[in-house]
Order: sequence, then structure tokens, then C-alpha cells
Amino acid sequence: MNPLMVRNLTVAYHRKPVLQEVSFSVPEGKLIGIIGPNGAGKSTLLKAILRLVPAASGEVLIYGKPYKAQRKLIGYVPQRGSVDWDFPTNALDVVLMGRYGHIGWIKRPGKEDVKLALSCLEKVGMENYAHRQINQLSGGQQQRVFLARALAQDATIYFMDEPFAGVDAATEKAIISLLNELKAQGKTVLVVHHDLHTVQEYFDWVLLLNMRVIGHGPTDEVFTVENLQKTYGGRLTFLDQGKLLVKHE
Ligand SMILES: Nc1ncnc2c1ncn2[C@@H]1O[C@H](COP(=O)(O)OP(=O)(O)OP(=O)(O)O)[C@@H](O)[C@H]1O
Repeated sequence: MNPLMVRNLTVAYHRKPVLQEVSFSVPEGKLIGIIGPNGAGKSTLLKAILRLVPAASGEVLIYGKPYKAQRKLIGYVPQRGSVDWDFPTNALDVVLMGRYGHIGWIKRPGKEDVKLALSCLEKVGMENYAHRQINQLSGGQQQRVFLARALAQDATIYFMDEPFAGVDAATEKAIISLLNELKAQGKTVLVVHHDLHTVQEYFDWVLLLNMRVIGHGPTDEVFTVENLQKTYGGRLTFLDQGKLLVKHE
């Protein structure tokens, strides 16, 4: 069964459409890149799938059922800029929030939950920062903590909004190897991604988006010069041998 099926999804902010009749589905156990220019509606797509913004019309099914019935299967890593980092909490607590779906909001996390949260921090190389306030972490470290929280959720399908934004090369490597680990466990990971140079290396499958779906499918078939030109319009230039140069938007 498809982990995610989106049919005719239309979303508007103040009556101005941002996504129009978006339809696609994704296969299980793949790393999927959501690619498109600034303002294409990539974050909005994730938020509409997760019911964080209302859809004007359309349908979203996660493993054949609506979001509400499948909440426990879903992990979300929001864009770093969209989070209030001054909220007084430490890294360990942020990761423990990932466990609330399993333990319920009323019960306190037990020893096992803390142990698991610490092991997730260790996986992202942040075990020494467990008790550090989140507003005292660097951007890349905050991103790692958010990934640890997603790991603690133990989800089946993950949605990540620009996990590589503003991180250094070492953190980017750490994140991509983590994503590959999730994939090896049979999980499906959708990632909003900006850097066209790494798309072919990172993703098995892509969704090209610019208000509408320009293309979706295996990267080899869909990530073509023609489709990219349709997605980015005149903002792309191609150098020799198809090498890409993205003009700043
Ligand atoms: N809360 C909001 N209220 C009104 N308009 C919004 C809101 N959020 C986003 N938009 C508008 O919707 C469009 C799509 O935004 P969205 O953030 O989904 O794009 P994106 O593809 O994720 O962009 P980026 O690559 O810059 O992050 C943009 O024109 C944006 O200005």
C-alpha cells in the first residue's frame, strides 16, 4: 500500500491559491525529495498533509487512511526558522516530546523513555548537550536535536522541512546517513530540499513542485533538464555536460 496518496489537493491563503490540484503518491521505503523554487508551496504541502493548514479541497491518505487515524505513524521535522527557540526547555526534553504519542500527555516519561531519548541524541552526536537549553545551541545543533526527536517518535513515515538548511558539511553528512538508516529500516522519508546539486545523490524519488506538480517519480526519470526548466522557469542556467547553475532567486 502507498504510504502517502495526495489527490487534487488545493490550498489557499487568504483566497490566493498556493497549491492547485496537487496529486501524487509515493512508494514505501524511499527517500523522496520535494523540490521547487522559493514560494512554490513545498512547506505548505507538508503542513496541509499534516493538517497544520486547512485544505480548500482534496484528499490525503496515509497508508490508505486519513491523517487522524494514522497520527502515530507520522514524524515531522519542521523548518528551523518556524520554531520558538526561546521556549525554556533543554535538548533532552525536546527529544522526549517525540515520545508523547506513545506515552500520552498525562503520564510522565519513564526511565525507558529517557534512555531511548538519550540514545537518539547519541545517534545525532548530541549526547553531551542533553541538558543544554535549546536557545543556547547553534543552528546545526538545534537541527540535530529535532532529528533526534523524530527518531524518538519511531514513526513509519517522516516529513522533514529543509533539514539541511544552514548546517555545515559534517552535519549534512550526519543527517543524510541518518536518513539512509531510516530508509534501510523500510521507513519512508519525504524531505523538502533546496540544493539541486545533491538531489541525484540523495534521493530515490522526487516531486517537482511549483504550485502544481510538474513531475513525480524515480529521480533518474523525473529530474531532467526539461522538467527543471518547467519548475524553475528562467532562473536556471545549464553549463557544459548538463551541469546545473541555479541563479539566486
Ligand atoms: N501563513 C501564510 N499566510 C499567507 N501566505 C502564506 C503563508 N505561508 C506561506 N504563504 C505564501 O504561500 C506561498 C508558498 O509558501 P511556502 O512556504 O509553502 O513555499 P516554499 O516552497 O516552502 O518556499 P521556500 O522554499 O521559500 O521555503 C508563498 O507565496 C508564501 O508567501
